[in-house]
Amino acid sequence: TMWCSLEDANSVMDSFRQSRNGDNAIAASKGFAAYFAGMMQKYPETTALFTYVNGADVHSPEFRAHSLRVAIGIGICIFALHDPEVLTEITSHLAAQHAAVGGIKVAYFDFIRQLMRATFGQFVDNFNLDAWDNCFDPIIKAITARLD
Ligand code: HEM
Repeated sequence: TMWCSLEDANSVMDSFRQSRNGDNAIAASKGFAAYFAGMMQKYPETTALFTYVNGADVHSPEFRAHSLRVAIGIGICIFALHDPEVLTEITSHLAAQHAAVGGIKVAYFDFIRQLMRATFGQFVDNFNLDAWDNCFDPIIKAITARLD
């Protein structure tokens, strides 16, 4: 079964393409580092989860590399929306990876989800928030399925 309607999926893919600023990986790594910085401010206990990627300095190359992996990871999910079986595999793989870290809570994902929801439209013409919610909420739900 589909994760969201074809129309919504197309809208979300179009938005994500625009947000990448012509495939500007540097912008994506900075943008996502900023989302994580907001999360660490609200939930200071999360900083320690990012020890191996220098979470203490979100401007460091190590943390921006991490942030780019996350940004691209979201892109992988979004660009798999037309292929529901592949998206199921992608999200369950991400779910297992995050569960294995230990200490990651659904609330942290929900914070990032809400921050993206509130800010993503800035980078996109004609951002369709309903389409975004319809497609992205189930993706986050699937990735967090194995977290507390
Ligand atoms: C919004 C959706 C998210 C996606 C698509 C995502 C994706 C990823 C990816 C692709 C990796 C790298 C896996 C690897 O190559 O080993 C990763 C690592 C990680 N993620 Fe996420 N992530 C998301 C949200 C979050 C959130 C909200 C947290 C909150 C704590 C989090 C915590 C971590 C941690 C601790 C790591 C391991 C860092 C390391 O390499 O040491 N992620 N994530």
